[in-house]
Amino acid sequence: MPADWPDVIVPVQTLSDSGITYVPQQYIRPLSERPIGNNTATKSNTCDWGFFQVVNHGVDLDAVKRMRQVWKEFFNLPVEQKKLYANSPMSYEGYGSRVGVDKEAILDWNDYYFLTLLPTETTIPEKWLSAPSNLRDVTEKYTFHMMNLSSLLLKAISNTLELDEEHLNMAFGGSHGITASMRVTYYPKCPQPDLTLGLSPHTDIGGITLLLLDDNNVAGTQVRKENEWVTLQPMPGAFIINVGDQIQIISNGKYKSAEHRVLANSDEERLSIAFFCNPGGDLPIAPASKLVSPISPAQYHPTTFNEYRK
Ligand SMILES: O=C(O)CCC(=O)C(=O)O
Ligand SMILES: [Fe+2]
Repeated sequence: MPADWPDVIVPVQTLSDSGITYVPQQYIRPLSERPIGNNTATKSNTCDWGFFQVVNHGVDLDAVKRMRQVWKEFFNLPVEQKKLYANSPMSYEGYGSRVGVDKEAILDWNDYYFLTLLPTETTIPEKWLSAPSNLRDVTEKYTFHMMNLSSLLLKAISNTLELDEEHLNMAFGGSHGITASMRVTYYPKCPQPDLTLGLSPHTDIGGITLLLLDDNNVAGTQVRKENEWVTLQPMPGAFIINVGDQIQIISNGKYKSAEHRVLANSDEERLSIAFFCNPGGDLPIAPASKLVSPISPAQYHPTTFNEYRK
C-alpha cells in the first residue's frame, strides 16, 4: 500500500464552506450511478434486507448524547486543526476524505475519522485526539456499550439461525478476541446532490455494524434491494444495524451483507457514527457446520478476517 494519497486532499468541508455552487468534476458520477427517484421500504425480514433498526436497546442515553457531542465538536474544529490527524492509505486511521488510491476515482462527498478501538493494544495513541479533551474517555465508554449491544445482537442472530446462542460471539473470538473499530462520517451540505454520492456503494466487510445518527436524524442511507436503492427512514433513538460479510459467510448465505450507499443532501449536513464489531483477525471464518448439508453445501471457504480484508 502506498504511503500517501495520489492527490492533495481537499476536505469536502472546505469545498462546502467556500460557498461553492457546483460539484467539482471529480465528484460527478456517470448517469447510471446517480441517485434518482426515492423508494421507501416495505415490510420484510432482516435475512432479506441485511438491515434493521433497534429501539429500546437499553444503551445509556447519556453515553450516546456525549458521543454525538464530542464528535460534532471535533468536526466543528477548523480544518487546519483536524488535518493534524490526517490519515494515510497505510492504515486509514485518522482524519480523511478519500478511500483508495486510484487517481481517477470518483470521490465521495464526505470527510471521516477512522479509529481502531479494540483490542486496546492495537489502538494508535497519536490518533486519539487531544481535542475535545474528553473525546477519548467518551469514545471508550461508548465502545463498552456498543460491545454489549453487539454481543446481544450476535446472540439474537445466532438464535434466528437456530445455532447455539453463543455461536457468533465465539466465532468472532469471544470477549478477548473480538475486535472493533469506528468510522465517524461528516457529510457537509452539497450544492448538487443529484450528481454525486455522500458515500459510494459498498458492503461492510466485517461482522456487524451499529450506526448512530446525529439527533437531527437526517435520512440518507440507501440499501440495495435487487436493482432498486431504497431509502432507510431512521427511527428516532434507534440504532441502524446491518450485518457484514463475515455473518453472511457464517450463516452460509442465509443473512445477506447488503450493499448500501449514502445520498448527499443540499439542505442539511449529516453526521453518522458507524461502530464495527468484527472477528479477531486470525481466526478462520467459515459457514457454521449446522448450516451445511448435502442440500445446502458450504458456499464459502474458511478465510481469516485478516486475509479477507487484504
Ligand atoms: O452514514 C451512513 O448512513 C452509513 C455509513 C456506512 O455505511 C459506513 O460507515 O460503513
Ligand atoms: Fe457501511
